[in-house]
Amino acid sequence: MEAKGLRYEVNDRVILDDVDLTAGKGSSTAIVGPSGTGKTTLLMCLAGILPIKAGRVRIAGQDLTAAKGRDRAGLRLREIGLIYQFGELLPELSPIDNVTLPALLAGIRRKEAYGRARRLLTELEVETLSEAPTALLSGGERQRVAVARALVTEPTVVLADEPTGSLDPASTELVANLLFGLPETHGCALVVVTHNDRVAARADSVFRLGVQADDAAVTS
Ligand SMILES: Nc1ncnc2c1ncn2[C@@H]1O[C@H](COP(=O)(O)OP(=O)(O)OP(=O)(O)O)[C@@H](O)[C@H]1O
Repeated sequence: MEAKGLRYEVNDRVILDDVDLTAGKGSSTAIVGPSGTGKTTLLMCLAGILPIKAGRVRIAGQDLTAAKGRDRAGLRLREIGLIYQFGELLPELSPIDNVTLPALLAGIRRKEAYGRARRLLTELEVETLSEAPTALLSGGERQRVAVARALVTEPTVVLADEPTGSLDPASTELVANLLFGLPETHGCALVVVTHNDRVAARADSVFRLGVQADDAAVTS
């Protein structure tokens, strides 16, 4: 994934200005910085969810910025795995259905989609036979389901927003081990927003957002 010259504004306020970020296959990058400096915004711009004012995002050789509507949604679905701070799973569905859903939406056949979901959940040590709703799982278990869901389409890049933000130290360690193992085990790039110094220290590179005198976010 390559982002160049990203600019994002909201209500005439510049949140991101001229941001460049490259995440290569098999690499991990941590995005850090004080609260409110635009880390989540940057992740959402990289995912093509928020509309940038200037710049380009390319992923797997394709121009995400130029793609519109369904093409952009399809590109995102196939190439990007998103993990949110609170998992953002569908609480009434079972873990296996939560994980299978994006694969079905991406056009993967039912048998293959369920097979992939079952393999991933087994790998992440989440019970796959239970039809119990995901809402009944612990925070750490839900986060592992969210990791499996992000991987089911075999994405080029995994974008994770504070994936350990709501976890205790033991679960943080477990989820961090999983995430930072992904570039090697699944051959993707990993980009993680985090406030946790120990988590950031595990990344191959750290991308820092900070506040300048003029209140615009910058990188260092
Ligand atoms: N839709 C919006 N309308 C107005 N302001 C917004 C909007 N989205 C983001 N912002 C502002 O942009 C700034 C960056 O927000 P963002 O959530 O990206 O920061 P962050 O670095 O991820 O913060 P945190 O570490 O607290 O999660 C904040 O000041 C926020 O209030």
